[in-house]
Amino acid sequence: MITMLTNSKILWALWQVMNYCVSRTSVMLIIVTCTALLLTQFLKLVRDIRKLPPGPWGPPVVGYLPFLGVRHKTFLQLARNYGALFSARLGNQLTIVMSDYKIIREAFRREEFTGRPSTPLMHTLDGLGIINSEGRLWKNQRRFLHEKLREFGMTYMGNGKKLMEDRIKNEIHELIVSLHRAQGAPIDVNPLLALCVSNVICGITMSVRFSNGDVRFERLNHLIEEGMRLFGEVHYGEYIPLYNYLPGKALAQEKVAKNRDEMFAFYQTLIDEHRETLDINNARDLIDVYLIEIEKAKSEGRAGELFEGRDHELQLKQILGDLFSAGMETIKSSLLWMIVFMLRNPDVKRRVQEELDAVIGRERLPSIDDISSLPYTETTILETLRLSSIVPLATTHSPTRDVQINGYKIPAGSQVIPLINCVHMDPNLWDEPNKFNPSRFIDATGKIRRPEYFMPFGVGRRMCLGDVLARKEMFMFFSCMMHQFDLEMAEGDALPSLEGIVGATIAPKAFRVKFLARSPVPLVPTTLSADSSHLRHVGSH
Ligand code: HEM
Repeated sequence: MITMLTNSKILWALWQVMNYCVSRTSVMLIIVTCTALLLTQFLKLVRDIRKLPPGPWGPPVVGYLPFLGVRHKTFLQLARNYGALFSARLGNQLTIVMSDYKIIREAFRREEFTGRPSTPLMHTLDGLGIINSEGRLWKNQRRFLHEKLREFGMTYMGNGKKLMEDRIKNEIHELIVSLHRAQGAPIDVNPLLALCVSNVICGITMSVRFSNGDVRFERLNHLIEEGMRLFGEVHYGEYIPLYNYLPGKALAQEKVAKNRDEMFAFYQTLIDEHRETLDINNARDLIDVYLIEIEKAKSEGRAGELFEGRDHELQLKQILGDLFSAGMETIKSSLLWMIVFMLRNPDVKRRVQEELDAVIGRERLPSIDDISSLPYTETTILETLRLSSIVPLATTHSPTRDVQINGYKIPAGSQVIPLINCVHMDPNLWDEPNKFNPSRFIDATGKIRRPEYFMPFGVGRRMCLGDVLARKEMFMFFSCMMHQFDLEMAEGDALPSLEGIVGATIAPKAFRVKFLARSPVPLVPTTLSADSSHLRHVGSH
């Protein structure tokens, strides 16, 4: 009996020891497995990070976001520290910055780089229009707009060319007469340039011509300027989505959405009016072109496929908005920078005027056909585009799949930024890059040279759609202004700053300038043949 009891105790004790060992082993096993898993994940993370371009580190969650400051300037500094291809984590977004022109060219010619990033602000635009769309919608719209805008004169050849030039001449007429009216008093020329430049693009797209002092135009201009600022600013909610749920923090998106509604209401009125008077055999402008396309798709039973099934009128309204803002703000700001550089570089100004007087004379105004005979005037425009780099970060691209560039991984969905201001200020490419020197664009034979590292309109598949119009407009406005007026600072005013107002574009800060007539009577363009009878004057009542 005693032996039996002793045996069962021993067995019990043995059982306990076994249990203890097994549970210890299980716990150990779990700990070892978890550690191994964590280690593997950590090593994978390290390996993934090592595949990315080098770049600065930042605290978890926010990453480099708190140190971003003015983006194009901070990126320029980081490019100097980390090289031509660097990466930075900003909240939940991985940002890749390219500042070598060869890398930018190589990347942006590839189909994969035509995507757009997915951020809350981009979502407010629903991926519509041309600037923010991607995939098939973007591809088809880009092809369509290219073809149609050529017909309306955004080309160097063909019938549309004359139409466009006459449209620009109409606005130059308005500009010259208004500047003469100021009688040399110091003025802020920004609103007048905004009006004239807007009338060119709004004429092509909507047959709209605003008059000087239009309250409606002032409001639209304000909305566009505000939109440029909102899209250029850094918003935490773009990188840390939870931030947008804090009270009062989703302001940027709310403002963008509200402004868009207001602009869309204006476009809707015009679309309705166009529909009432539509002649499907005679498109007057881009609205008509789209309405005809929509009618055609309906009659052929493919309305559901048009614009990849997106709402037809919303797409048209976003296209009008994209072209109005991209076509106005950029050209107006470039013209303002030209004036700033002329005030700061009187020798260049004098040379431009001497060239204009020698080649054109004082009896007529310059026209597009004179471009090749006015190399110094033209290169003054190019030098302004280089030094101002008004779209320093171009538009943000996002690869549609993982891509290898220079041995580094550029992951799908990351934000890819071409740092145009860095390319334009690279001392290895440009002699004394900070100096305003138009002659750098003239070769030994006296011909204009545009090096491949000069890229104010971006490069590749998503390069600027309006570069032809922009070049023509800038040449016409600048050469006519310089032909007709001398520019002087107002007494007591400091020279206009080279520090711009930072938004999606860099615009000069407000300044005043005196336009002193170089001829007693204003010269106006001779061929005012553009048929402006259908242009609708809006907002004057
Ligand atoms: C001085 C004048 C201008 C400059 C410096 C300029 C510059 C640029 C730049 C840098 C881009 C982005 C390219 C990229 O991200 O790869 C762009 C895109 C664009 N620009 Fe311009 N631009 C100017 C005038 C215009 C005008 C007059 C129009 C319209 C008529 C226009 C319409 C567009 C559009 C629609 C896009 C987006 C293209 C796309 O996403 O496929 N731009 N522009």
